[in-house]
Amino acid sequence: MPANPERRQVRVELPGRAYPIEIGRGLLDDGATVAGAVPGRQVLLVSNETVAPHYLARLEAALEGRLTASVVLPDGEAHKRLETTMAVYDQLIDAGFDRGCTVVALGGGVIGDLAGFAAATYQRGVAFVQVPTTLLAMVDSSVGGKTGVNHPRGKNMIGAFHQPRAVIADLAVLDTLPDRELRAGLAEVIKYGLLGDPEFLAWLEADIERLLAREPDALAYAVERSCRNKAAIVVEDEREAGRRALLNLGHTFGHAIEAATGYGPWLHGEAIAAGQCMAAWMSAELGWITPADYERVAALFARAGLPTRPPGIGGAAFRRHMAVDKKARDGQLRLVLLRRPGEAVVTGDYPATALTATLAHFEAHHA
Ligand SMILES: NC(=O)c1ccc[n+]([C@@H]2O[C@H](COP(=O)([O-])OP(=O)(O)OC[C@H]3O[C@@H](n4cnc5c(N)ncnc54)[C@H](O)[C@@H]3O)[C@@H](O)[C@H]2O)c1
Ligand SMILES: O=C(O)C(=O)C[C@@H](O)[C@H](O)[C@H](O)COP(=O)(O)O
Ligand SMILES: [Zn+2]
Repeated sequence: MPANPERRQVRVELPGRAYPIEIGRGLLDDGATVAGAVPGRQVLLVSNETVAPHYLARLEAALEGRLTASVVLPDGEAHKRLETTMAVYDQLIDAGFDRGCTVVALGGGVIGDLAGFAAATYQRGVAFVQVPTTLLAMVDSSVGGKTGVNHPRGKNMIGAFHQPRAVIADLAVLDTLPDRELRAGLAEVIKYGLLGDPEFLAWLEADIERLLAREPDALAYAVERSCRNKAAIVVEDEREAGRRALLNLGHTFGHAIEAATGYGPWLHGEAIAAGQCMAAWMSAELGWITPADYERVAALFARAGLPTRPPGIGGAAFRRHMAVDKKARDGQLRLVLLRRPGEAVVTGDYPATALTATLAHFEAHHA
């Protein structure tokens, strides 16, 4: 039996900026892995009030010998905003940190996106390392360099592409993650299966209960496979000129849910689970997939304990919030839809009636 059977590495092979995603249990206590991943002498650790009491001291210990400072932010999606980012700049300036410093995000996707944006913009860009502590952040937000914050009227409206130097995914930190947050992460895991990895989709259909039970080898496999899927897309299309938009499956609907409900009651993963079911329903309405395919998709999200229908915000609110989606061009919404479970396309080429029917259906059949 190897000492750390879950240990694995995925590389994001961007030319000139390649970086590793280190996956394994106990990595936070592995000083060599942490120290090797974090460049520079000055290091700012960014976390939140929930995660910091569990893990901040261990990260500081692993970085012994560096000049470290830290900032602990309030918890929650509602704080992923420019005003909160100011606290990170304040701490960087108070600590006297220069362009050679590194910002380390210790938390879920909210901390990763916000700290990454601060790193992208402080003195026009400093080094950044991701230490994701949610399943969602391990499989998605820590990889690929999308950083940013929300605007009250639109999700991730302010941001920058800024790749991390490394990602350290210590699976042991998932031991303290609440079940609801674990399930939210599964929404992005299932996304990879649906958008382009039918074999992984079949594995998820067979083994979703093992993930819900947090079986270590199942979790390690799902994190690795998700990161491999994401890394391949990011390397091909870093700035979302085309194919990367596939990673937005369910997000045009999901982001509308998050914005319309004020970034709080619905977790990102929950919103995009319902959003993926809406995209699947619309794909069936278009005749691209069968009604049985739609049922298959919805059944998997239901088994993962995720919503398959949106909240009752109404079609008009959906349209208002979807109008600011970043994939729109010249007023035309582009959506990610399914050709089959395991293959998605990005398209603006669908009859308007299909979207109208989808919004009407889910206005009548909401959560
Ligand atoms: N940049 C990207 O490519 C990308 C991809 C997907 C999602 N996102 C963004 O990520 C955000 C969602 O991320 P999330 O789901 O990680 O939410 P989150 O960051 O809000 O974390 C979820 C909750 O879990 C807590 N938590 C985190 N780690 C914990 C741990 N180990 N133990 C106990 N509690 C812990 C947090 O404090 C928080 O309350 C959204 O803002 C979404 O837009 C970004
Ligand atoms: O990395 C990507 O590209 C994604 O779209 C991943 C999404 O899961 C993530 O929610 C991302 O933040 C969405 O970005 P946005 O550009 O649609 O705001
Ligand atoms: Zn997402």
